[in-house]
Amino acid sequence: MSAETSAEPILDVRNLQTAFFTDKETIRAVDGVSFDIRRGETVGIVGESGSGKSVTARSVMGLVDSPGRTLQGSSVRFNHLETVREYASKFPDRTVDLEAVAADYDPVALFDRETVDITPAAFGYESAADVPLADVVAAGYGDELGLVDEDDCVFVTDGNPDTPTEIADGFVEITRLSGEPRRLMRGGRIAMVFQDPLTSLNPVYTVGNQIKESVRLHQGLRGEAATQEAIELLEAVGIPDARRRINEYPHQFSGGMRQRAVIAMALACEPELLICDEPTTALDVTIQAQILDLLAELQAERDLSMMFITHDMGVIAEITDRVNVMYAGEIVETAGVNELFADPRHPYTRGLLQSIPGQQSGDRLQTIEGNVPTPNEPATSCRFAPRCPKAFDECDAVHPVPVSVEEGTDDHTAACLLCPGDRSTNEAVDQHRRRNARRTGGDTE
Ligand SMILES: Nc1ncnc2c1ncn2[C@@H]1O[C@H](COP(=O)(O)OP(=O)(O)OP(=O)(O)O)[C@@H](O)[C@H]1O
Ligand code: NI
Repeated sequence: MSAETSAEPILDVRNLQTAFFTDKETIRAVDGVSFDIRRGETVGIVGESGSGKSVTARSVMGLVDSPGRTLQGSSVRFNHLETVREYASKFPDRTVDLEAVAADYDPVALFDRETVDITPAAFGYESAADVPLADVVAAGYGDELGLVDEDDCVFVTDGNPDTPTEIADGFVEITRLSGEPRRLMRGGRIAMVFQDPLTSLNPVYTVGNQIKESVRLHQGLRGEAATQEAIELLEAVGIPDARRRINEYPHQFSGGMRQRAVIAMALACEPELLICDEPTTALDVTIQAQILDLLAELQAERDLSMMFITHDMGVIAEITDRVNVMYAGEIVETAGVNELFADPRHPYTRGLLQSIPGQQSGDRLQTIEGNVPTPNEPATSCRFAPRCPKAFDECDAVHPVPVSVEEGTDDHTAACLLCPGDRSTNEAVDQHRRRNARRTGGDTE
């Protein structure tokens, strides 16, 4: 594989919004989150309890239950050619040739329509003419514009969908999946490991039978071949005496061994992307370190892409390549892991780093005072301001959007009115204000 293709994200999350609609209130658990994961890369999501990490993961898996819903305007693209080809051949009725649709696509007329209340800036573009068709259909606006059907979810951008093997480019839009295509994605191309292994293991079946079931479903193996594969998977995750232990039940395994078994089950799906939601939080420190080592090893061996969720900056340092810091439904800082630790820019990130044991100068563990607020309303200010040591008047009046921390450094962004740091505060605040105005259509500049 060329360096070029490996730099392309396998997962591209854009403007993800997932809300829970209860009788009492609307909880904007994930409120406009964008990030990506490249092939073979481990991307962290870190933040305190209630910041929206798990809901982000569940949204990516299409696992959000009522009263929760991922909103229109959200997009989660799975950019994996093999999957696009497989889906195009299995679900031709749900596959769209975007090159053909593009012939009828006039972005300027589209944004001029009265029924369309979104702006090009919502897609990150200055003018309507620049907004690609793929973005419009991925974000779920293609149906009402008559460009695609409601259940279309496989979008081919290069090649003919009628001969799937010749498709050269395209994506599956995860937020549009349902039924069989969704089942194949979840626990197939994308596998998940949760904090509590017992949520993934059934107590009444042996560990071996559960792994074999996964092997049967995803690799089509049966009988002795499935048993052999299950044993090899248990050995791959470091379970000693695997041939005997496949006949044991989950309660006969220790906590660490159970989590290893869950990881083996995830691997049985031969996933491209592994989502780990606090997989080591419930384990004691030594076991935690072993599981992290195991995941890092498997990731490198199998060229897995990994999304790793934790509230622990120490774990982030150990396992991730890039990090997204989440607060109250938003990503407030994104950077490569070394850069983030060497030069954190958001006051929230600094607070999290100071709360790592052994990182502070005094003898008391510093914590950020207060709690994560529940985001109920669209943000019109900085949600961290009430707890922020650097807050100033404008923080209560302007919603900070992610911007480069210095002019031109795209791979390190922060959503803080003090950024970009090489501008005067007034200039920086103006930049955030203008970007907000454009998004909501108040100022087209
Ligand atoms: N089923 C649900 N119904 C209503 N609100 C929910 C539901 N699930 C999550 N939420 C809310 O969404 C917000 C984000 O929750 P989430 O579980 O993603 O946080 P988290 O960052 O994973 O926290 P933790 O570290 O505790 O796991 C919280 O305010 C939570 O109360
Ligand atoms: Ni969580």
